Amino acid sequence: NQFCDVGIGDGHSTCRFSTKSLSKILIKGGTVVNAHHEEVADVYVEDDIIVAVKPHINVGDDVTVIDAAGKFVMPGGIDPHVHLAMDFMGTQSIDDFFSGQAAALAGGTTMHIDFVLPVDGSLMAGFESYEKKSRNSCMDYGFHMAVTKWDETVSKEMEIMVQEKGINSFKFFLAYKGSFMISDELLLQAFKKCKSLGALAMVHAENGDAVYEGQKRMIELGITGPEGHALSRPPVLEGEATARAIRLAEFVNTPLYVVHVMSIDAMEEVAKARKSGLRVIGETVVSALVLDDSWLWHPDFSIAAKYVMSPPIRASGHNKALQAALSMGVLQLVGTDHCTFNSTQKAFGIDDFRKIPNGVNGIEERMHIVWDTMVESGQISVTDYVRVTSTECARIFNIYPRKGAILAGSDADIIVFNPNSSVEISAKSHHSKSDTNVYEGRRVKGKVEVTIAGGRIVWQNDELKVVPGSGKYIEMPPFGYLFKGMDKAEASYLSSLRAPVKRSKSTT
Ligand SMILES: NC(=O)NCCC(=O)O
Ligand SMILES: [Zn+2]
Ligand SMILES: [Zn+2]
Repeated sequence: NQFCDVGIGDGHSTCRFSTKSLSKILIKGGTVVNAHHEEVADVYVEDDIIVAVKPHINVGDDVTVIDAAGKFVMPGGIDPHVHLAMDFMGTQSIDDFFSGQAAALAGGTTMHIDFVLPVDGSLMAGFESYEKKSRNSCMDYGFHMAVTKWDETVSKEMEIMVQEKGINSFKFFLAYKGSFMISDELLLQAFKKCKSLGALAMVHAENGDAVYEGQKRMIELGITGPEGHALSRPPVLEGEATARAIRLAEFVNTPLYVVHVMSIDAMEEVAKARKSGLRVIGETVVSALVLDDSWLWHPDFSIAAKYVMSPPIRASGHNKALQAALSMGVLQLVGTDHCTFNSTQKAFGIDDFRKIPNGVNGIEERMHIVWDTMVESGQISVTDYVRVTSTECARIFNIYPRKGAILAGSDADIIVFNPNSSVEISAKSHHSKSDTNVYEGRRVKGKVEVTIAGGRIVWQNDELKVVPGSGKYIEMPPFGYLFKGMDKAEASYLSSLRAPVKRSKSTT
């Protein structure tokens, strides 16, 4: 690996930069792009903060100057959906916080939000375990928290997570029967709690009971290979669960974030909800935008198994429809669901697709693939690119404009992007620990030439210079923009209720 890999706090370093040597940087003459605006300007950084954004900034000799003429200077990507070192399906996703984040930085992503899994149902134990897992972080990160059971302790722990631990979103799995899946009854209780805390409810929307049935059906038919994964959990099950979650969130009157929208069926439910004024966010992922399920029928198991993730990658046609939905604002942002397993781990399911660990890579590829697929093809503007890869995530999770913007006062998380260069994606050159890549051999137009994270140049000239332990945990406050005005909407709903009828007790 090209990045330095020293232990945390071990006092010495083979790294080129120590954690103290933050520098002054001037990025000169590029087109600075924010979600709302683009202009040719210089960007001046001191320590870990952007100090000024304006034309023709003059600086002294102690400043590192990066020439960005003809290039785009954009906020580093924020990946809203990542699973590093996730204990899942009898194994652990192979990228830990250090390797996954190093890969992210090489691809222009400077922050991610990971999903804390409870330990034996305990949110606190889960949080403590992720504090340990994330100690060697080399870029900034935040946490969502999964909720997999319900009782008074969990309810109390949700309060602690929001009020003391910097978490403002909770994820509920409507799939994975027998492990993470929760019932509608629990979902309703948890939605109510989210609403009262100003925390965003998130759902993995697939009907887990029906998936279980679909899996049994495939095994009975003798379909045990990776194609059985797609066949057992068709789009209709994603559409059903998406619709159900939206309706229950509407019933409780709390905003909802649907993670990894993979199908037309789910996307249309999000579209319908948004059209009727509901506060529903649709997140899609890179794999959904550009891959199709033909890979699952590949005769080589090790190739087919790479593509097993849930909800499954869909038949060709869904991807183009999701691209259109992203370009029209029906879907709001793009994550990755980066959850990688190497070929040995994927081979756990060689005789039974139900045992193939679910997950694909993407944290390093997202910024390049979204550019190539959406901007290079003319489907979205450069400003929209910034919105769907960075700013919208920062807004939703209430950390904008600290993150997701190139503005004076924002964190110095910046990329310099050359639209005239290109990149070929391969497991041979990527920075993930995985030995495979679902985008193997894909050549994409555009290249992240420089990544600055927390004021450090961490990627330049195809070289990573990252420091374990330098990434910060970003606390995310509750009551983000999706909650604004909800109390008024609630009051108007209550006042619209027709007065209950006063009935006298009948004597007959
Ligand atoms: N998506 C997937 O296949 N693996 C990660 C867990 C999840 O997000 O459902
Ligand atoms: Zn999921
Ligand atoms: Zn996920």
